[in-house]
Amino acid sequence: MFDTSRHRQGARKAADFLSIYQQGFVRVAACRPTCRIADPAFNLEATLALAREGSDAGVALMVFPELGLSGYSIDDLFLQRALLDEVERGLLDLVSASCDLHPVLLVGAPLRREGRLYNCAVAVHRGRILGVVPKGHLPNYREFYEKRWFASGRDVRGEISVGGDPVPFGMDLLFQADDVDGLIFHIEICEDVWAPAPPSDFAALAGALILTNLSASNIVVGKADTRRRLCELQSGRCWAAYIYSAAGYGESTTDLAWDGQACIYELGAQIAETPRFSVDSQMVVADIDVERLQLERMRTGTFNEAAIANGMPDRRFRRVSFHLDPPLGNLGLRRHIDRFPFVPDDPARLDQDCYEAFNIQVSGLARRLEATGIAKICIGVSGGLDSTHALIVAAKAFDLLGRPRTDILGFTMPGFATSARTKLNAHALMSGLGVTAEEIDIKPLANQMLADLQHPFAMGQPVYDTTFENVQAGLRTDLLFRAANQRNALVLGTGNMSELALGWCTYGVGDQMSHYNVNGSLPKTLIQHLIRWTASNRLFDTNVTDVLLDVLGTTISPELIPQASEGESQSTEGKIGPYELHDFWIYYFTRFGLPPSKIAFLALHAWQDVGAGSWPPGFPEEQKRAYELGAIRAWLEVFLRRFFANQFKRSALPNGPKVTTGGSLSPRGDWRMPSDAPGQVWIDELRRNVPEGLDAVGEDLATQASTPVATEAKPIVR
Ligand SMILES: Nc1ncnc2c1ncn2[C@@H]1O[C@H](COP(=O)(O)OP(=O)(O)OC[C@H]2O[C@@H]([n+]3cccc(C(=O)O)c3)[C@H](O)[C@@H]2O)[C@@H](O)[C@H]1O
Ligand SMILES: Nc1ncnc2c1ncn2[C@@H]1O[C@H](COP(=O)(O)OP(=O)(O)OP(=O)(O)O)[C@@H](O)[C@H]1O
Ligand SMILES: NC(=O)CC[C@H](N)C(=O)O
Repeated sequence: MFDTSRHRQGARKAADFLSIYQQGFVRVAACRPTCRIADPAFNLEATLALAREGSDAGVALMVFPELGLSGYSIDDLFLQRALLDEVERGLLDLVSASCDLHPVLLVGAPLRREGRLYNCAVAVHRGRILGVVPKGHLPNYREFYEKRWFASGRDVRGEISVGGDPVPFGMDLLFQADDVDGLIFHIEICEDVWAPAPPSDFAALAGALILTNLSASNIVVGKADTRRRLCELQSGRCWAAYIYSAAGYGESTTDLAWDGQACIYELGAQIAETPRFSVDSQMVVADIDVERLQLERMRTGTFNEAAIANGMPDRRFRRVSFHLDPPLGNLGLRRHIDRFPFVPDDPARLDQDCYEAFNIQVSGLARRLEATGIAKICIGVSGGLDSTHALIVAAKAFDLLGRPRTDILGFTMPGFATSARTKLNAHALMSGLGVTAEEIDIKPLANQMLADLQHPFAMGQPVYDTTFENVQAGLRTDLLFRAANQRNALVLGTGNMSELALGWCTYGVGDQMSHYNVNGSLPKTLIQHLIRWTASNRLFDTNVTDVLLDVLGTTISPELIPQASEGESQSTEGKIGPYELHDFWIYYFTRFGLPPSKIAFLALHAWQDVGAGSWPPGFPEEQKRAYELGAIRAWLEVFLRRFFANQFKRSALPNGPKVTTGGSLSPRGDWRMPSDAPGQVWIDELRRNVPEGLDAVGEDLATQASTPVATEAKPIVR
């Protein structure tokens, strides 16, 4: 029988899971309506048209330009009562119209108070003015004359009467929703952010997570980039989001021109920007991850230190509370999520990342060799990705130090499951690079050890258990360490960060250990791309490049268990899951501390549709895959189980350079965690909050998919 109450529960769980407001996001909009100077009625209509659109899209906070109701460039007309009365009427009409709208609207208007005129931002929500914030820094240089008309709001705090009702007035206001965690915003006006120590600095230290700026900024050549840099730095330095909207078409061109730039930043990265120089109204909508901002502030003690150094600014701010009552259910995700957090889609950025990653590895190893005075290295060369990459890093490190590559001692050590293809590639690579190549067959030693252990394999039984695997991995490591003693060499490690996260390596006497590991902070997906990058940038000659390309095409495999048929290899990903998902988890779990359900939500938006969004440049067509929620949930649980169970392997890591900000699992480089912690809290959170599938919602998620508004919001790297 169909169990309706269970079905209802399932539907509710799915709806909650898909809701951005349940997942710690706040949807915001930077709006630039077309305007007419000194025409409040027209400007009101243009503002309302966007406000309705934003409300329909589930937006919580909409930022409009400075002096948007009057127009910014009206000069001495600011001092005309007819105009000021009409602006106030328009504002009151906007307040009435806002009763039917979801979002808080931040609009610009000139307002009178005690014989002075202020350049104000008015926060309007659901038929109420929440507060009015005056501009502090009035530009009065070159093309700006604001002090001719306006008083500075710097030292004023109190109330202002709008339409006869008193509302909070001052630059000391913070606005906070009582029903959406993290929706705390601050308002500043244009020049405020161009000054040293902008008001938003202190608002952020007082707790504001979303900083807004209502602007009117005439365009001159080069200025758009300056504005971007200001927003980028302000959002990065304040651990905040920054929403900026500057007036555009319709402002007076008597002496100036206007491009209308509106953009949204988070943690030092742009997530959305409107087209500029448009004659039509423009608006961009994006989802701010306020939860990530809160976690980042917690993680970085500097934020709190700065608050103390500035006398705990929260004591100086007044908080205005409001009830948002956000729209729930599936609103999609208005934010670009890279499928590969360590391999960005943006070609220029990816190229820069690869250049840096490769050179960090090379210089790390070069310095260790120079510092120790040890002439040689020993490395196990399997013909797989990791040892290939470590070997080319070593070749470049020896080149950098002017040492002969023949001092790199490469050992290929076939075992019970080594394939002809990888062995051939191992030899081709070593000879192409001009390193010293040796081959040691480990099978006799392994047979002896298995016999001594009375392992069934030694009795002729096809038992391929962990002992069988680790005997081979261990003997290879043993041989490398003893060869290093014998030949004055360092053992170069090859194990990557993804394997360390999953515990997919043999502890101690095994590939987990080395004298120095250049790959330990590199996720598998980045190693794959780095090899692609070295091949396409021709860092080595054609022979080597051809081998690199062939290695890229080989199945990822430990080659420890013999396969039923010739030419097949034991697939790592078939057993432990796709590295492309595991690297996704590593990034959001270890770098940001997001809960599993939110990581699954992000993964769904990144991975559900092969055709959506972009892929890293050069990513092979045939390897493009999609994952549905069931697979995401299952592989995330595998990750959590393995991650917790294998911390002991990370606690005892050899030295090696930290390469990426989201990526070091060394207890010295970044990640500290007890080796005996249980992972049940995380597994329970995943099971409780992530539905097994999406049938229960009966909605087509694809129609609500993430809207790529810009490239991934890579945070400022700390
Ligand atoms: N918390 C803890 N603190 C201290 N010790 C702990 C421990 N948990 C388990 N142990 C001990 O650790 C041992 C298990 O660890 P370990 O010996 O490493 O063995 P284990 O993790 O069980 O197996 C290694 C796995 O890695 C795979 N591998 C190996 C080599 C290369 C590759 C590759 O593709 O790259 C893959 C291999 O296929 C195998 O599945 C047990 O003896 C257990 O008693
Ligand atoms: N046949 C082999 N000869 C020499 N060394 C080996 C051999 N097999 C494994 N090793 C060593 O053990 C390490 C771990 O093996 P593993 O299979 O994880 O790595 P890989 O073969 O380099 O890459 P991938 O896992 O991507 O196939 C290798 O990087 C290499 O140093
Ligand atoms: N409205 C303003 O405060 C403008 C001044 C600012 N420097 C700009 O051009 O963007």
